[in-house]
Amino acid sequence: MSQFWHRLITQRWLRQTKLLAKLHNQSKSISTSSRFWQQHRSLPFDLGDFPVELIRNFSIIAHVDHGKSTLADRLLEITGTIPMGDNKQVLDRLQVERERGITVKAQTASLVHEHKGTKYLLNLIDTPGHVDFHYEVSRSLAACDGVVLLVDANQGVQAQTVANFYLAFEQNLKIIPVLNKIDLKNAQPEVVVEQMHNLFDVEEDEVLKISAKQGSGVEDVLSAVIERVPSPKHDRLQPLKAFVFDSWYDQFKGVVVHVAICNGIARKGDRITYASSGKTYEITEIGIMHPTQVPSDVLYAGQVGYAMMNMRNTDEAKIGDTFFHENKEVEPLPGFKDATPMVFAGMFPTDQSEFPQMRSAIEKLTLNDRSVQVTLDNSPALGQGYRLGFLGLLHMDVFNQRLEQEFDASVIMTAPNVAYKMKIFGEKNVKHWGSDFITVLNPCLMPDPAVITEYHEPMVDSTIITPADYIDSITGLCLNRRGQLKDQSYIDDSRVMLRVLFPLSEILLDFFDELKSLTSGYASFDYEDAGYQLTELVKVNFCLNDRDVEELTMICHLSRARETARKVCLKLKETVPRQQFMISVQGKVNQKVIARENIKAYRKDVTAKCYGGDISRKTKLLKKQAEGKKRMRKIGNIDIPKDAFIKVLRK
Ligand SMILES: Nc1nc2c(ncn2[C@@H]2O[C@H](COP(=O)(O)OP(=O)(O)OP(=O)(O)O)[C@@H](O)[C@H]2O)c(=O)[nH]1
Repeated sequence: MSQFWHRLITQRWLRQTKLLAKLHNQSKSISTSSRFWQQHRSLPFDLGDFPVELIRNFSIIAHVDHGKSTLADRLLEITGTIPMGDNKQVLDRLQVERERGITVKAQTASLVHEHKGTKYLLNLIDTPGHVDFHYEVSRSLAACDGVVLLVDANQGVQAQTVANFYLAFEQNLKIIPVLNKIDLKNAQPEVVVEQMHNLFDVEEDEVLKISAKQGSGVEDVLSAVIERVPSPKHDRLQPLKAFVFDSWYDQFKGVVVHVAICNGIARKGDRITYASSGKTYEITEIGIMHPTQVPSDVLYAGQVGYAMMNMRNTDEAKIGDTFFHENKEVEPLPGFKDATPMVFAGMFPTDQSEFPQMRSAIEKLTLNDRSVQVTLDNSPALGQGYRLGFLGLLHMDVFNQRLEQEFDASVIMTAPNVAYKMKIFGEKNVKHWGSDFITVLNPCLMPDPAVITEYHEPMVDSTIITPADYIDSITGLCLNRRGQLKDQSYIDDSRVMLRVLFPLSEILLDFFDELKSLTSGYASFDYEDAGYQLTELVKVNFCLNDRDVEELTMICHLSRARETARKVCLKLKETVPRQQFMISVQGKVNQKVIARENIKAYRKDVTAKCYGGDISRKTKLLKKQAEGKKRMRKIGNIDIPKDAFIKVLRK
């Protein structure tokens, strides 16, 4: 696995492991901060004192590691929301997040800050960083009127800074540009300000310069939020209109929703109706995040908080929904688009008898992470399973690991692929396939090429920011991945921003690694959905001793078929353990062999170590072998380690 993905996944796992351990040892190791929170379960202020003019809803957006969480910690400290001290990423460690595990979700915290003699209520909505979770960011921004755009003064503007800027810009939010890490020796504030000017039309005097780590300039961020971000345009006297922008499942309290009150007042005990389902509930608890849940029994227009209403099923709390007082219907707000999965993979139990366990594990996990798309799938070779849609490869890897580690599910994951669209020809065929334009999620289910008239593949608009020295090698890499260079511009004297249109399938597996290694880690990359484009595709399947290895069936671009088949056959030769007979490996298109390798027979006497010596040694070996077998997939009489498939597909 690439270092980048690996680092991100490991960081999240470490965080989760630490959190779980913390939960178990809570009584032993309650930190100063959590003791403080426990003592402050009632609010030290009255929410009724904050009319909309005294409320600001904002978010911090930044490229990964530019200091978002560090700044959030300082803001919480300065406003007295948490005590001063050694706070690290407090918003990442909320009780609710512990209960929800590692789901990478936005968090909110309400702070009170005095500015020129007046107290303001500031709602900070923290957003996740990685490209796979853009969906979360755009959702959180819907509840904001402004953003703090944080840029590392050493690294400068990166690809995700650009993507985040446009998310906020398109939503007409007030943007406060902030340069962070100015304490660093290599910080280049002038250069980065120039980049921001060139890219975002930001004037030098608008840019705040801070060190979130040392706390310098952080107070100015709060003042800028109060002075520059407009107050929400809502009205306390209108009928209740509340917008649900997040929801999660709390195993003790049931469904908890994050709400932004647009108009009116919501109180504990009120009966409210959801616009989409028409179902009515009673609010059993309502409050704000300060920074953990603190009941306030009431939320007024313009305020952001949480609410519980005895819902047992997260499906009832649709994100993007509007609720209002029973029998006082209001026009619902436009909801969110569902997350669009970009990457699909089949998931099957290693042993069919374990399907019910796998199903229950997937159900529980998707409650936690609702952006995963789940459909039942059936394969003649692998049996009953699921086809899952993910927002990206990192998302898929995290889900897979959690399934194995938290639920001990032994699963086979098929090769990740993208969703292709195909146009079907002939009335009879259209009837058979149910439509004249079908989406193929599972390569094994691709129709016969004879009935297809057009192929379409998903594209992404990408942004690459790199030092100009690497421009030639990056252009070469992009062309090699069928990228179409759309634009190239200097963002300062030495850095260039490229806009490249790529087929999603070309950047799925290891593009980012290659880009990083070509540029010694200096380039950054971000992408977004760019619809579909006409293309030429073929189905390539692989056989071991003439038996189809369904997990490896793939759809690829016509120009890539032979090269891909050759690579996969070679990789199979390396990853499939030698057996006591020869194995032929073949890659085929339309039954025609386009690549071939042989795996020679194993000659070593494998049973030798089972004889002689202590019987316990033999038992131990047999046990080890049985465990190993569980991780094997049998094709005919050939055993293949199940992680071989992902290894095979990595270039
Ligand atoms: N020198 C210096 N380091 C800082 C400053 N702000 C943050 N850092 C460091 O930068 C690293 C990343 O900071 P985070 O706050 O975790 O960044 P983030 O943007 O929240 O990162 P993600 O949550 O992974 O997207 C940490 O090691 C911080 O200690 C600063 O002002 N000066």
